[in-house]
Amino acid sequence: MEMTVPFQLANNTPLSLSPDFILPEFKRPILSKVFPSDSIPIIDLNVHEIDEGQGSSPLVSKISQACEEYGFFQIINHGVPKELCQKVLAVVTEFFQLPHEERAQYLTKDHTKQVKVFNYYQKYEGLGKVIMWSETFSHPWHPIEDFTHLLPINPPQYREVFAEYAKEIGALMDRLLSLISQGLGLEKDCLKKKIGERASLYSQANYYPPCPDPELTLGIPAHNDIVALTVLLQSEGVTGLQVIKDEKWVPVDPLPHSFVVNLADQIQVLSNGRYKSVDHRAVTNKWLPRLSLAMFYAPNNEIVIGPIEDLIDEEHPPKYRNYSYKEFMEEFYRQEGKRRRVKEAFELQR
Ligand SMILES: O=C(O)CCC(=O)C(=O)O
Ligand SMILES: [Fe+2]
Repeated sequence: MEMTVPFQLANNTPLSLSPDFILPEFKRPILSKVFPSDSIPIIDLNVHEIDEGQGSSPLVSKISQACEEYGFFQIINHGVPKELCQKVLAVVTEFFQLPHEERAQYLTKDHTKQVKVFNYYQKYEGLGKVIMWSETFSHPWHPIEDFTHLLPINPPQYREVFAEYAKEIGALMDRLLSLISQGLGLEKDCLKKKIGERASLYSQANYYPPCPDPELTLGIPAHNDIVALTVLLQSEGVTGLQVIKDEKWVPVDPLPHSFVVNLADQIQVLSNGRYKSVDHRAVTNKWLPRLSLAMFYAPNNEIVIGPIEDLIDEEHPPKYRNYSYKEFMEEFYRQEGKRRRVKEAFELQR
């Protein structure tokens, strides 16, 4: 029988089905109950938006509907070159395949560190800490010139490929924010302005080695993204992302040369709850390593977020109070290791 060598986490722990990695029974994914019955919308971006007033182009309506009903969609014909997507996936995969000692230089539990390798975990009462079946590498991506010197020198192409990718994603994010603003009936630049000129943009690469029994583990537990918007690139040929729709988990099969876009908490709050930041998770699989590369767009700490005034009226009273992103992040860190409910802490009582 073929023996596979377990993946060595950066902290020098072998990824194995030891008790540290096994979820309590009530938290396991029950993969046999996940059917590809429904999937998130697929939106073709290769259409010209007819500028005939706000929110009236078919593309804007499709995006708006996806944001209201799913909070998630896949985009195709998005304009980011295919070779570049393949290159960035390859170079980030290579990073995770470096000797663990080399990845260990980025290990930290310090939230203020900009470049970091870490492992997701959950704490369960009476059981302690369970580590997720993955490793994560995070760093800022804009303005990339300010951060390039902090990025890995190994693999040797990392800095160059990532810088090129970051530029493309920056342009795509701007277009998406404009379309989403129009979907809400707002000026094209409204969301971008609300999130702020000096936004906090950082990437999060998640590497999921094959797992001998995916029923016992999760790559990333159920969560919603706390930022404003996420653009996610995933390995082709292997599914891992699952999204909640009508209280059921729905797998998101990667389409060739596509991105997954999801609305995160700050847009849910800015839209006064009209657009949804939806729960999702990553499950593991037996056969292939999987990589996902999330590019996050978030406000910086000083920015005040709250429902946009134009979206509030008698029928739609504000659902959240205003807060600074710093306050939001403090609440996020307070809930470390738990199933987080961060924006709920800022809900207004009726
Ligand atoms: O691996 C995935 O597809 C999900 C990643 C994710 O949800 C995240 O990085 O926030
Ligand atoms: Fe996420």
